[in-house]
Amino acid sequence: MLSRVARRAFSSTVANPYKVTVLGAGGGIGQPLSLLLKLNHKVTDLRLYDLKGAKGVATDLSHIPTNSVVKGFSPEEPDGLSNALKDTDMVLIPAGVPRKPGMTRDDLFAINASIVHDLAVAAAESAPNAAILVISNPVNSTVPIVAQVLKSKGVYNPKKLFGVTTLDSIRASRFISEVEHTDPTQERVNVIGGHSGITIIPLISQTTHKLMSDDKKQELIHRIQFGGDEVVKAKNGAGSATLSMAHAGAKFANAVLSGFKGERDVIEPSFVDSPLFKSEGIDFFASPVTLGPDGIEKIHPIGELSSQEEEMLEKCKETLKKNIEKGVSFVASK
Ligand SMILES: NC(=O)C1=CN([C@@H]2O[C@H](COP(=O)(O)OP(=O)(O)OC[C@H]3O[C@@H](n4cnc5c(N)ncnc54)[C@H](O)[C@@H]3O)[C@@H](O)[C@H]2O)C=CC1
Ligand SMILES: O=C([O-])CC(=O)C(=O)O
Repeated sequence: MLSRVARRAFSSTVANPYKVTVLGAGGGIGQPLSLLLKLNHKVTDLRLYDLKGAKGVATDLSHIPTNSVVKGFSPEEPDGLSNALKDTDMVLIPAGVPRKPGMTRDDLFAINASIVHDLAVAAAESAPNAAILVISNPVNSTVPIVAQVLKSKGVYNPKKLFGVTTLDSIRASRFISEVEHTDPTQERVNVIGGHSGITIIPLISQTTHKLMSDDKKQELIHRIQFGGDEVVKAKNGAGSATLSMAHAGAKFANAVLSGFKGERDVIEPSFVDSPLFKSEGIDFFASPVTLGPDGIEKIHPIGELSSQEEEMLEKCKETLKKNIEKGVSFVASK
């Protein structure tokens, strides 16, 4: 006879049988992200892959008494990457180099485009039905790279490809609460556009703080857009946001799994293949999406914008278009 606790654990295993793979699991984001996924009861099979260190991280996490089995994979073993990916439900990609002071996210393209491209090829071959969550920068270009790879392999499902922009939203909640002296856990700010500088558009006019003074608002918007720089500067050459990003990545991954499970009204922002500005040649755009059993169920419209936000949107679109084209051309040139 099973105890009540054992019964609960068993039933949660059976009800939530999700396999999740982290590519880049040995890195600054990968390690805490893997820890948070180990603590997520929706995950039963956690596979960690990295060029180095994934086996150690997996063994370490495997001692935590949650329901998931954790396994590490390395490129040294035959089929390490494909075994990490085989039939997985979700792939998170934080593999790649982070910024150093003075660099833009676009400066990372030269190295990260190839890394993300090759991992996307492997995911297309070994996990064609998985949701793919791209963390590696520059997200505005790496997401289109993954889309092009999946298209070339005939397995592209736009409902299951996500650029993770959750960090922009959580920063917005935190920073607005610091200005307005409110509870950050209760703040919701829609952040739309992309994931770099001026492509990040926090819609303050849609919050309850729309009457904030112009100076205060300007400062707040700038801080949200360039929050990443704050961390890069403070880490002084040792990388960019890892812990807040791990939290953001785990939050978004949990939302996708909640959608898979059939939970209702699961809404998170993400940079996705979006109809919102396709007529203007912009195929990807971040806005809130409802997540469901098949991935994206609904892409929400951006709602009403202030005239200042309209101006920001126009500037965002110019940059975003170039960033997306860069990713698409990269795959075409391969
Ligand atoms: N989307 C977002 O909001 C954010 C994105 N990032 C981005 O995430 C990426 C990772 O950042 P960190 O974890 O701080 O870097 P890191 O350098 O600490 O870790 C990256 C890991 O990727 C691994 N890696 C490199 N090539 C690989 C490959 N081909 N296959 C498997 N693993 C590979 C490395 O061995 C390393 O362990 C960067 O591109 C960074 O800009 C960072 C913060 C926020
Ligand atoms: O700033 C960076 O390079 C890392 C990142 O994307 C962020 O912290 O938002």
